Amino acid sequence: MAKMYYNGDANPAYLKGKKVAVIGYGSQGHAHALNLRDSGVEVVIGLRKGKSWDKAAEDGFQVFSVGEATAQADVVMILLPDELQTKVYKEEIEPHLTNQALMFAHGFNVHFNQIVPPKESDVLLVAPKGPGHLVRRTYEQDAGVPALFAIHQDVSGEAQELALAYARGIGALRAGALETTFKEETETDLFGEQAVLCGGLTSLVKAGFETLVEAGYQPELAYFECLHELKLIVDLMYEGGLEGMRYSISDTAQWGDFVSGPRVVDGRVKEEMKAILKDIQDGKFAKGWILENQANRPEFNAVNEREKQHQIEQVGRELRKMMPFVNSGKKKEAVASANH
Ligand SMILES: NC(=O)C1=CN([C@@H]2O[C@H](COP(=O)(O)OP(=O)(O)OC[C@H]3O[C@@H](n4cnc5c(N)ncnc54)[C@H](OP(=O)(O)O)[C@@H]3O)[C@@H](O)[C@H]2O)C=CC1
Ligand SMILES: CC[C@](O)(C(C)=O)C(=O)O
Ligand SMILES: [Mg+2]
Ligand SMILES: [Mg+2]
Repeated sequence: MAKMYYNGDANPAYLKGKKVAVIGYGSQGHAHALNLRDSGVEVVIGLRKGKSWDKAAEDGFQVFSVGEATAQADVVMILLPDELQTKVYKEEIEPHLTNQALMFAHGFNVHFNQIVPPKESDVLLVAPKGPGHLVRRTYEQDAGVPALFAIHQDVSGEAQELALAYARGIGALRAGALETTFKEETETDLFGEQAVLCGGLTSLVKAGFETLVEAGYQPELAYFECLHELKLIVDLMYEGGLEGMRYSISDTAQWGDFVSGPRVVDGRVKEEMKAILKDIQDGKFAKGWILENQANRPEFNAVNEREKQHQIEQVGRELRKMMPFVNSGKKKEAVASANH
């Protein structure tokens, strides 16, 4: 079993007297900044003027330009969108680096050589294995989201101590962290979000919904069956793994799981997953994403618009209006997201 790190393995005093500049105040940025502050760490925010700037100021942070925040910090955590990091780093962070530690929550730009950090800096990542809004919400519930940490450069000899103190500060060590490399974090994170967590899941849900609706069943029923109930099933898996979920479902459902699951996710699907992983490993996916951004995202924007019009979204929007409790735990996040 991999070595897991928990609260007792970190020295929170390591960040005492140090200033952390969190660059970006979006999904991860706001969660890291608020959690670190609640853990007693001094945090400033680096941003451009705009909605995030106003939000961070409303939350009581001192907000500076990216350059000013970088220049005054001991630790710089880059929580900008991956596709914008290279430009902002080159123009606004790099000129202000002396020997600050440079941190990331995803290894994409370092691993794919879009950012080449100076030799004088410690370079590390602490990557929560969950969405930023849940990093904040679980912290407030005295829980946490697990994380990976990796050391790319250890100039000070203290990079691991920093990684663990930081991971503890954002609440990740309540759940556990394990050490990895930038390469392993980048490739597995991209694979997970594409094949399982986001791409695989949304395609599975839409295919199930469309199959029922095309067969003449009511769209509202199909929404409850294929999307709404998914959370309830996944919650059971989160709590007790596959076995824990199967304990709560009927034996009829479990038998259907055994005989039909492998028909849905068959050998062809796994072959495709391997092809997706290869595109990630050899840089093909990264190159495509970088080029898509350089062309101002024509395909991203077109698909995004099309997806919002899907019948499952239209039906869901109406049904959720009658279920205010569905949103009750995340009112603050919803407001924050609406502001982005
Ligand atoms: N989303 C997640 O839960 C996870 C993300 N990560 C990683 O964390 C990093 C951040 O991602 P995420 O939190 O999703 O990003 P978001 O898109 O949610 O937030 C980006 C933030 O950067 C700010 N920003 C954008 N452009 C600039 C700029 N030119 N100058 C200054 N600030 C700018 C935005 O402010 P504005 O309001 O002005 O646009 C916003 O505050 C990425 O590396 C990602 O891979 C890792 C794990 C999970
Ligand atoms: C699953 C998507 C993710 O990797 C994440 C929330 O962990 C991301 O990049 O947002
Ligand atoms: Mg991830
Ligand atoms: Mg990711």
